[in-house]
Amino acid sequence: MRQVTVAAAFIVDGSDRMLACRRSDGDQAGFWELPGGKVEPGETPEQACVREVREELSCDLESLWALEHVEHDYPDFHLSMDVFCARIAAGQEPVSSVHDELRWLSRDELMDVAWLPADVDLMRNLQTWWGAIFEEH
Ligand SMILES: Nc1nc2c([nH]c(=O)n2[C@H]2C[C@H](O)[C@@H](COP(=O)(O)OP(=O)(O)OP(=O)(O)O)O2)c(=O)[nH]1
Repeated sequence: MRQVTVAAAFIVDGSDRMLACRRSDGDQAGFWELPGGKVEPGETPEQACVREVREELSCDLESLWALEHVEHDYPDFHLSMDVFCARIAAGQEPVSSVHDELRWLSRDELMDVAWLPADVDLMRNLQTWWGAIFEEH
């Protein structure tokens, strides 16, 4: 099966919320995801995460740390995804060029959006660890 290696960002703010992004086109339009994309040859997952967020949201990430790793079988490919926790650089605001909606979600709101299939268990786990994630940051 085709392998797709992705790096994505769990972006947090100072009010214990995270940034969810709704895909605007392709097969997975309407589903919510973490900003990110495919890791290119010669790039580390962390570098890919920073590059993709810059491309998609026109902002820089700071204080990245490795949060989770996801393996998921889609019908037509296998996804391996590294998820980094990060903040947006001071003074910057995300504006997406590839999503049709962005939402900052609190712990209680986390499962209110339709996450991509690979993200559902991840989000349930992160909801459980919420306090620790925000403390660590
Ligand atoms: N960015 C991102 N992709 C995810 C998540 N969950 C999930 O299943 N995926 C899947 C959706 C896509 O099939 C794949 C990422 O591909 P993509 O299309 O966003 O990557 P890319 O920006 O490099 O796209 P392209 O240049 O190939 O068009 O990973 C997630 O939370 N964030």
